[in-house]
Amino acid sequence: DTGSAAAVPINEVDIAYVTPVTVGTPPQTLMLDLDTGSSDLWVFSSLTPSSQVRGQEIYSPAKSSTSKLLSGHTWSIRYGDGSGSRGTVYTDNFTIGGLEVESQAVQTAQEVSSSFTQEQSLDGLVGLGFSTLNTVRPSSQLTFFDNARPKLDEEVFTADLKYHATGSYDFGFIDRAKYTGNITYTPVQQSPGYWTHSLSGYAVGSGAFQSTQIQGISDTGTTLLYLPTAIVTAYYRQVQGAQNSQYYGGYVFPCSSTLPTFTFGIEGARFTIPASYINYTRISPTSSTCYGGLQSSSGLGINIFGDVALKAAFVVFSGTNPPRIGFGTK
Ligand SMILES: CSC[C@H](NC(=O)[C@H](Cc1ccccc1)OC(=O)N1CCC(N)CC1)C(=O)N[C@@H](CC1CCCCC1)[C@@H](O)COc1ccncc1
Repeated sequence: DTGSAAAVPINEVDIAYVTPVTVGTPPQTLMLDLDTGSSDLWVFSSLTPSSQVRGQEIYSPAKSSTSKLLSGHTWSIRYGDGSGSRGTVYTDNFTIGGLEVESQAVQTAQEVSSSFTQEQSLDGLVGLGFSTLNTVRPSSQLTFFDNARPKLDEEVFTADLKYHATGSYDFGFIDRAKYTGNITYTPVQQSPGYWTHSLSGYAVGSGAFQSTQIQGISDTGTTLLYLPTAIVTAYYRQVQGAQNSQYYGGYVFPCSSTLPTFTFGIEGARFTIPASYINYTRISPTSSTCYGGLQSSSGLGINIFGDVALKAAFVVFSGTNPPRIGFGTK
């Protein structure tokens, strides 16, 4: 089997992408954020206090003839940006792009943090990290990809995220029409549960490529690209008026600045992020100061290859044994 679904930016600066999914019988449609940086599938639900729901679609297990309570099971998750949620667990039929998993663990939120309440176009997440990261207790649950694996034509899913446009996620096949040339693969170290791999180096603008191993995680649920401070300072040294602002919590620069491109390596292949992707957003609608899409990872303890980097390539997440990740030019 295979599946294919849209990845729709939720705002004008691609802060996140959501994908239509269906839960239950008859199908209830929700827009979820497919996130390779976590492994919980959770949704706004009929159990979420109405004071915490603001425009989101909800899943009501009571309205589904195939829902089953996973009694005694709970979950609680905290994300890198401090947001979080917690609740109980049902199993139910779950489909993405025509690919169905029966009795998928669907984690129903009983509490969500304010940043989720404020994000009305995001009805929850589909974790596509390794199932070892799943927070359901007493027994952890499998991700949609792990459940779908046995029926997939190929043990892969792919991300084709786009700049200010709708892209796609495919399951079970690699769509040759979505990239040119060959996919370059590199090994994934699946501990502690992220898609962890190395870049083979980087270049700022037309500068020389610096060959250096940079370990990090490819994370569709993270908006920006977070790299070591030395690389980030080398980048913004090329930007007139750039500064690392304590106030804004990162590098900002005059919106009129000319930004260099940023190139990263996967083994011998090279992928160039256009300057427009790195001119991420105005710090406020009327400001002439802009916030960078490349920021330092020093506060995170981990380098994160988020959407700013991933949308510059066609990415293959391969669940083969051993797992690997592939990048193609598009
Ligand atoms: C550097 S991990 C920060 C990262 N969260 C972001 O990237 C959020 C995404 C967001 C924010 C608001 C609305 C919609 C989306 O966006 C920003 O934080 N920013 C964008 C806007 C910009 N102005 C400021 C910075 C993050 O926790 N991702 C997790 C998934 C994410 C959680 C929030 C909702 C959307 C999905 C996940 O993959 C990684 O979990 C961890 C990573 C490392 N250890 C622990 C957890």
